[in-house]
Amino acid sequence: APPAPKPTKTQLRAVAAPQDSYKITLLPGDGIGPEITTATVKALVAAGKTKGVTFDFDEQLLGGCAIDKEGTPWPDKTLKSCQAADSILMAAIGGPKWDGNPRELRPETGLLAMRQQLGLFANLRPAKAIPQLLDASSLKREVVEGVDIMVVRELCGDVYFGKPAGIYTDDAGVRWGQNNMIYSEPEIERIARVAMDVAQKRQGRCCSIDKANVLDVSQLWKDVVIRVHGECGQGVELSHMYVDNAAMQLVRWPKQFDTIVCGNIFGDILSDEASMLVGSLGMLPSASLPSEGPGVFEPIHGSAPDIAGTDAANPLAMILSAAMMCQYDLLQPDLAKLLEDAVEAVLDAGYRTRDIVNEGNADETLVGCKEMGDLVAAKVAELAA
Ligand SMILES: NC(=O)c1ccc[n+]([C@@H]2O[C@H](COP(=O)([O-])OP(=O)(O)OC[C@H]3O[C@@H](n4cnc5c(N)ncnc54)[C@H](O)[C@@H]3O)[C@@H](O)[C@H]2O)c1
Ligand SMILES: CC(C)[C@H](C(=O)O)[C@@H](O)C(=O)O
Ligand SMILES: [Mg+2]
Repeated sequence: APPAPKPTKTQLRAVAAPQDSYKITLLPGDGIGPEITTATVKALVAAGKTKGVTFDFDEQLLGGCAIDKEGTPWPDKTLKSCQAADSILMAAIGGPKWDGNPRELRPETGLLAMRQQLGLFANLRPAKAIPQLLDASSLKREVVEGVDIMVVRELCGDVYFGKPAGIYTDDAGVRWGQNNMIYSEPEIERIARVAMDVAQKRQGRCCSIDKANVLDVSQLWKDVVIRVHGECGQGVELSHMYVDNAAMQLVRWPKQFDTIVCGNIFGDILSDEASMLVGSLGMLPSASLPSEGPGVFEPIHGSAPDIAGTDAANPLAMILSAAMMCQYDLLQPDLAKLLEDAVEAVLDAGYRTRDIVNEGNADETLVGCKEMGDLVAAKVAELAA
């Protein structure tokens, strides 16, 4: 049986009160990771400066770069730095260079180990339409305008962690692969509590996503969500949807959703889908929160090996992740707002990275990753002046 975590309350702070200085573990990772990290640090430092807040960054290895330098995707030194930090800011890991490695020597294994060892069970992935980017979405303007969804994704369980797992060979020499979708009641309960809390602070609607028509683990999920809703979901209207339908409804009429709560794998897939409501995977931030201790703040996208090293990456998802860090871990909502306002102002001024540009629109200026970071940093200073 999987470990049975205790049900937890949702709020979940790394520091007890706002500080003048913060220890941040920085995990640039692989692919476009280092590029978007440089841009994000620039914007974050500029924001801090406006309020006399400083950051003491401790850059550490995670993922493929850690495999190359330390022989493991999740070095002990990185864990220790994370445990000693006020918060953790991550870019992305992975790439084709390591895809042929055995499982324990793959970058993704490092990321999963980090999530489990730091207890990052609550992954908040907001997908909010940005008025300036309505035409960047592949969907019609009237479908995406006003979309405001929070995906609450469970991050420490499910088919990602179910044991046993592996590729095996039977007596006849036939190979088979196995992963198990497992959720214990306490694991479902603690994420359901977070979802109720999140929904109560939003529009009060929570849709729980499952595949209870087929999967026993999903039936348990649904039963526990209903119980938790009864216990602590005052004011929340709870609904349920099968994941296949949810994938369709997200592009048919996304405005029906407010808060979505789901297991690890469904949340992984649905949040990438939801990014297209906003216009690009390069726009979606996330917060991965434990019941206590520092959280990890990271874009939902990966290391984008196809554009790594070309200065074409969009750093805004990571900059917005830094804003979530300011809000959730550092207790600096003003800094979060400043970063978000600066991103909006830069988009207002027409600056676009390649993933969100509408070619042929004379009001838009194509910029690279570095320039986008510089523009946000400059706008932060300008807005605060
Ligand atoms: N949290 C993470 O670190 C994370 C998340 C997802 C995937 N990955 C890893 O990343 C690697 C590549 O995976 P993938 O290609 O399936 O997914 P990906 O998210 O890296 O890229 C998917 C597509 O989106 C584009 N894209 C992603 N982020 C972008 C950005 N900021 N700006 C502009 N375009 C962007 C990419 O160019 C690519 O075309 C794999 O090794 C995967 O395991 C890591
Ligand atoms: C890289 C991978 C392990 C990861 C996940 O599946 O959780 C990624 O896709 C994400 O969404 O953060
Ligand atoms: Mg993903």
